[in-house]
Amino acid sequence: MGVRRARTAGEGQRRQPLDRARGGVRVSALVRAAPVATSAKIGRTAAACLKLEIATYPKPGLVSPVDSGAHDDMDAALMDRSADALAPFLTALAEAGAAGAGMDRLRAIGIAAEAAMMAATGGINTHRGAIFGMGLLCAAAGFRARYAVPQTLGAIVAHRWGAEILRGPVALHSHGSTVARRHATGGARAEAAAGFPSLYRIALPALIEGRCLAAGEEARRVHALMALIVGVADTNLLYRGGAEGLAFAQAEARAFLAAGSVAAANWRPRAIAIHAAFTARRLSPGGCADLLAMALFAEALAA
Ligand SMILES: CC(C)(COP(=O)(O)OP(=O)(O)OC[C@H]1O[C@@H](n2cnc3c(N)ncnc32)[C@H](O[C@H]2O[C@H](COP(=O)(O)OP(=O)(O)OP(=O)(O)O)[C@@H](O)[C@H]2O)[C@@H]1O)[C@@H](O)C(=O)NCCC(=O)NCCS
Ligand SMILES: Nc1ncnc2[nH]cnc12
Repeated sequence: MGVRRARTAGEGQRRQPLDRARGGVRVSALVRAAPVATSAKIGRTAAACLKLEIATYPKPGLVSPVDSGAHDDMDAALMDRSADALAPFLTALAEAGAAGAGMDRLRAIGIAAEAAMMAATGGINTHRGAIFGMGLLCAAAGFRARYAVPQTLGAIVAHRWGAEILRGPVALHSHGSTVARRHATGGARAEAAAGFPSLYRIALPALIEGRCLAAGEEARRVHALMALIVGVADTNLLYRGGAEGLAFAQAEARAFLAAGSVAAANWRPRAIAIHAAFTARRLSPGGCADLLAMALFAEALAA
């Protein structure tokens, strides 16, 4: 099967392993209390987190139940259908992770999930990046539930599949690969191979900080999304707006945070104005939206 039977959780706690995805910070405390989740529960939780991201408003340029932002080919109902269609594949990825699958097997399930997404949406790319990132986290969650390894999901992805992710096939003409050539960014692949640093260093801390800044779950999700926009080279922003579009998006999100973020009395109208500014420029940080959903998932599974 290619995996060694893991130490017991107790043994893992004594070892306190270093986690490269967090730059050498000891993180076993984060996962010590991780509940053992079944594959079905992992898949359901992942799909619910995709839907929680969709339901969040205001989000700069992105689709929500209020409007379609910078998108003329999708709305929240379509995205919800996409998330529902993905749930069984996310469960299958968790099962594959628990069975010790290699990257080839995960890739095959991911490609089948992309086909199911296209069938559910009439050919619209709603969640390709999310299938990839959330799919890998589900596989890691399945592996962790089965082998009780005291590591974050991101560290498991990096250690088990990171090298293969970087060696894997690269589509010549995807938006991501076009942008990677033009702007020398690693995009979704580099993020995953490194164990999702944006998720652990930006999104999860921002979700915690957001809870202190404001009462309300939606507000802390908006705070985390703004923090992600500042820190991530989102290939969707680069594809639609070039380096200038990315710089504009990051400056807007940075100004929102500097003005007190969701602790400011007028945070909601400010965030709506930023959403309108992105929409007017056709800018949409789809990669950051995926990372927000993934952070909610990691948080639900105790990182
Ligand atoms: C590895 C793949 C993800 C392919 O990646 P590639 O780099 O070749 O490019 P894209 O096909 O362009 O997809 C990358 C998507 O990843 C998200 N993303 C962007 N930046 C980042 C980042 N820095 N870190 C993490 N993730 C990032 C983003 O996905 C979201 O946005 C999409 C919707 O945006 P939209 O504006 O509508 O874009 P389009 O419809 O494409 O274009 P226009 O509307 O502008 O015309 C949506 O997908 C969101 O999820 C990027 O789009 C992967 O596809 C792959 O290899 N798959 C094979 C299966 C596999 O290996 N699976 C592994 C196990 S599950
Ligand atoms: N809410 C959203 N709007 C547009 N693209 C997305 N990609 C992932 N979530 C998205």
